[in-house]
Amino acid sequence: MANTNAEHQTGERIAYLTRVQCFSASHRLHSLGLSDDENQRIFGKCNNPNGHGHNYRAEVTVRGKINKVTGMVINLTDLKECIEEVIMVPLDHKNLDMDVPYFANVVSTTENVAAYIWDGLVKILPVGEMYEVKIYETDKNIVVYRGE
Ligand SMILES: Nc1nc2c(c(=O)[nH]1)N=C([C@H](O)[C@H](O)COP(=O)(O)OP(=O)(O)OP(=O)(O)O)CN2
Ligand SMILES: [Zn+2]
Repeated sequence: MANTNAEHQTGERIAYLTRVQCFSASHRLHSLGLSDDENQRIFGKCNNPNGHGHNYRAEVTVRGKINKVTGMVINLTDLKECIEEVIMVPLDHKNLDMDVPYFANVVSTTENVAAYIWDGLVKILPVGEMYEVKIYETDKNIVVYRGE
């Protein structure tokens, strides 16, 4: 019978490695491109002027070859440092709209939070390794972003 083992065929294996990071932040959904009435109609309670908060959960997935010598796609110690720099330092215990310059004119939806984290990580991780950012804004509201 033919050997369908990936390593046998190509000499290498590809794996996906995910690191979970939780952070807390407040925000208000409000678009500078809309009137106050439109903001209220579209975003409803999430347009409350004084904001509201979430305990976000970020799942960062990298994809790559399992290094034959180290047995790793990426050293988790290095991935943790990248996540600290891109997620924890700028976002944790912050008001996204007021403390993070990126969100001064970008609505702080979960889609845009995921894109922000993607853009930050893709700059500092090895080329081609970033695979997916998944953000849980609540247990029920989840966004996946893959850089498309
Ligand atoms: N497309 C998006 N729509 C909405 C987003 C978003 O990020 N992307 N975000 C919000 C608000 O931030 C809001 O906080 C969501 O909270 P809520 O609806 O209260 O959360 P739940 O669904 O978990 O709560 P339920 O009370 O069970 O509905 C709104 N829209
Ligand atoms: Zn919210």
